[in-house]
Amino acid sequence: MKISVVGTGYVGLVSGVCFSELGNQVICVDKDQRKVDVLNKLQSPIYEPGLTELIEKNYREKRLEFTTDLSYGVKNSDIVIIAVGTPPLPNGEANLLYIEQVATEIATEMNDYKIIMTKSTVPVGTNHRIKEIVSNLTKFPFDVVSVPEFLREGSAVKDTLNPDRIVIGTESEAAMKILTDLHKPLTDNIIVTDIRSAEMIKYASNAFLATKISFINEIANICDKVGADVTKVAEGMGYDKRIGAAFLNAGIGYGGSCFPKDTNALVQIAGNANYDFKLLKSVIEVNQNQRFNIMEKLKASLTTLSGKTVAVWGLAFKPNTDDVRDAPAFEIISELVANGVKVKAFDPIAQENFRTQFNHPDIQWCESPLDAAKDSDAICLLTEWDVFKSINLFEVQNVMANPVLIDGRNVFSKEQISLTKFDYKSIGRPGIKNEKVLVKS
Ligand SMILES: NC(=O)c1ccc[n+]([C@@H]2O[C@H](COP(=O)([O-])OP(=O)(O)OC[C@H]3O[C@@H](n4cnc5c(N)ncnc54)[C@H](O)[C@@H]3O)[C@@H](O)[C@H]2O)c1
Ligand SMILES: O=c1ccn([C@@H]2O[C@H](COP(=O)(O)OP(=O)(O)O[C@H]3O[C@H](CO)[C@@H](O)[C@H](O)[C@H]3O)[C@@H](O)[C@H]2O)c(=O)[nH]1
Repeated sequence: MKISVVGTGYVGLVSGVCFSELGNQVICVDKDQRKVDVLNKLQSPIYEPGLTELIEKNYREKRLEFTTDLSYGVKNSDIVIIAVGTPPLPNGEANLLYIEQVATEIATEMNDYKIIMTKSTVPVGTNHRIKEIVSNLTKFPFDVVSVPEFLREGSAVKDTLNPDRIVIGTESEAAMKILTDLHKPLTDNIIVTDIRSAEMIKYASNAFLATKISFINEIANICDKVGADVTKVAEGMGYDKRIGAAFLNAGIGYGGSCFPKDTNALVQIAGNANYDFKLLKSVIEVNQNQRFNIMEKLKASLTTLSGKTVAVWGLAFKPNTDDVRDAPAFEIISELVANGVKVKAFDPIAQENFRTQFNHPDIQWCESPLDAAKDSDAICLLTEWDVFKSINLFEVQNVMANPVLIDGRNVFSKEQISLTKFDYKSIGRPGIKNEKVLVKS
């Protein structure tokens, strides 16, 4: 099939590349000339495992093009995918400016029947708004279909090629058949529904996953007080098929460009319909507080923060991505600096992105985890990158001024910690510690 994708960010680029990998003819359109230039050099503007290889392969096999020319993309495709951002407005509602702009641009460039397929996460009713915009501007026939995206950053290619399900929200039998054929090579689990339900499935899924995370984080906080181990609790819960083991990793809470934005947007969607979504409001509040749990643990170990040096391991909101949107590291580092701490920061991939958005004279940018740990009074681990998981903790403790390790992602095991000198604190695992702690405050 002939497809164009408008918006080549984390979603649009991965979708476009994966559709070309399935044998479709794909034109990726972005208004950002810099991104398109990078792509035309067969490089990826984002870090996503496996993506660069697929870009190169499908470009060379002439199934994939990159352009800033939306008219070219629309005119040479049967399916136009909208994958532009829907960032939050100050009140938490989704900003639909980019969606409306793209709908207008698509409408003015149409030359034949098109399926307009929305992958961006949009509030209920938005696809009907797109339909209204387009129908006011074109005489050509078209259908608007909601196909929400469920990929995760860091495993986006894998998730796109092996989705748990595809949701197709449509009012058109013809569009449903075409889009079912398009997605059939990916999965048999295709759910066809009305447009409003498809839009809601996306928000409800993200809100439910965020709820699981805040739930387990509250259980972890109680575990800390009563001497239980949250990882054992999660394991024991997870074997119950009705609960499931996924998304029960306690830590410093969720970040990223989706959960914080989409939970707030759903609270607004509910509010606009005169419904007070109390549960989700609590989920958001718990998540916000959880980011500072690590500060309390750090204060308990160091007594005073002012004048101390703290290594921060991990800046991305999760491993295997360069994305720092709404990463907990922003608020945690701000709080450290505000308390008079000198920060030594290291992230294997996201460091440059983070630094361009947040620089401060009290932050020293480091070249390795060991470099960050050197002469530090404590380490705060914020992202569970493999490079931290596999580090030699004996080497680390020997270069530190004071062996304090606050593990915000429960990375290290009892076995790894027990033989070290670390004053070790994690989230909801009070029993994992070294009995012979040597702390200088
Ligand atoms: N990032 C994720 O993991 C993820 C997963 C599922 C759904 N989503 C949703 O998908 C949407 C896109 O998210 P993203 O993370 O890919 O965003 P992004 O910011 O990475 O990418 C959006 C792209 O759209 C481009 N763009 C904006 N207006 C344009 C226009 N008029 N013409 C051409 N290009 C234009 C921007 O230049 C940018 O490159 C959002 O609604 C998001 O909520 C994101
Ligand atoms: O048990 C867990 C699982 C995740 N997280 C955190 O939750 C955040 C989000 O992680 P993840 O969901 O893996 O990454 P995203 O790329 O944000 O993906 C989510 O958001 C996307 C955008 O809507 C959806 O498409 C995906 O289905 C949904 O998982 C990260 O900060 C994680 O550290 C936890 O704290 N504990």
